[in-house]
Amino acid sequence: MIDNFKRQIDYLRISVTDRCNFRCVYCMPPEGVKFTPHWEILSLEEISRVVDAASDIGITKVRITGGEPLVRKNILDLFQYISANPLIDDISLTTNGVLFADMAENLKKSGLNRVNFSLDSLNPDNFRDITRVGNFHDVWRGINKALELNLHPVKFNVVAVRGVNDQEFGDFARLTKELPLHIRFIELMPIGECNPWAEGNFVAAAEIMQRLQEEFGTLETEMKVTGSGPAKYYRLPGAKGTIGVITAMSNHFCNSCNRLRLTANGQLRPCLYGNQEFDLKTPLRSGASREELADLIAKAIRHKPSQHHMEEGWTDRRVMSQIGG
Ligand SMILES: Nc1nc2c(ncn2[C@@H]2O[C@H](COP(=O)(O)OP(=O)(O)OP(=O)(O)O)[C@@H](O)[C@H]2O)c(=O)[nH]1
Ligand SMILES: C[S@@+](CC[C@H](N)C(=O)[O-])C[C@H]1O[C@@H](n2cnc3c(N)ncnc32)[C@H](O)[C@@H]1O
Ligand code: SF4
Ligand code: SF4
Repeated sequence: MIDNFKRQIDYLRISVTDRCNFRCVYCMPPEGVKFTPHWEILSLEEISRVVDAASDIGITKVRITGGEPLVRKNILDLFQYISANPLIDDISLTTNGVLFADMAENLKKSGLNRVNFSLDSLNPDNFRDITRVGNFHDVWRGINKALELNLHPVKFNVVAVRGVNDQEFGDFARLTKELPLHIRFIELMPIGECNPWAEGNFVAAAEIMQRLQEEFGTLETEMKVTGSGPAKYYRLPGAKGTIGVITAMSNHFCNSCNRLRLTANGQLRPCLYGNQEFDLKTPLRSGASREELADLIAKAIRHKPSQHHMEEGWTDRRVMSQIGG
């Protein structure tokens, strides 16, 4: 469906849980956040009904995210259900990767097409510090499994944080020479836990690119990485993989925004950074038909704002894992 600003909305990001087995410093406080009670979280069957209705009005790409999506019980059932819908042609996953290796084959069999791993450091000690609990080697095993199973393109999300991982930009870039990995550096957004310190630790994509060019020379612009997101891609000469930047702050990509979000508690969010949400849980639980759900989704699309105003500050107290990153 086309929205009021002539953008084609064909991408639904679904947060299947607000729970997570990591506590990344920019995303969650050490003690975690208060999780939504079980009964307020959409069941997998309810999520499936939303996907069916959304597919009727032009959603063709679905990303499963969270919280950490792989901690959700019976998550394979959701992949199986969505992949049986012939209108959906791309099912992807955003994960911290720690549980991925052991689930990878079943995820692929259940319909997963490709996977984005969040990995902010290649140094196991630094990785532990950033995630507070994560074991780098478990994630690396998951990444190798994704490559082995051809879950291409395999992408990394690296949130750039000054003094935390900016000394590793070159190491990430070097990885792309030998491995078909697509490393995306993400500008830190002043959301949730990182809100108070985001400004001082922010690294703009332009600085990242400049530092990479100083180290590696001019990077070639790359056009062809499969995906629905806003990353811009480059390649080191002869490299198997690519390097991307997601300029969420310095050069927002709202004019080509193509997405809607479904939060774990059944709210449809036209914009990551907006305050507006459309309740789908109540209609889902009071017998709304597929057509009625599709009408509600179309209404949310009509309310998509033209762009975000993140630079004016974040008033929502929730963190990324609660909204659905
Ligand atoms: N401003 C903004 N940033 C977003 C939005 N969606 C994702 N991001 C940022 O982009 C990062 C990468 O998102 P992913 O979940 O890997 O998905 P993607 O890049 O959309 O996916 P593909 O390009 O299809 O692989 C997230 O961690 C966010 O920081 C959005 O709607 N608005
Ligand atoms: C919220 S997580 C959910 C999925 C999964 N747990 C993971 O980490 O991939 C999705 C993405 O949001 C990113 N993220 C979280 N907080 C962020 C922030 N304040 N600024 C930029 N990206 C952020 C994470 O790095 C991750 O790539
Ligand atoms: S970024 Fe992902 S893995 Fe890290 S705490 Fe947030 S939800 Fe968990
Ligand atoms: S901030 Fe809102 S309008 Fe901009 S790209 Fe993200 S979801 Fe789309």
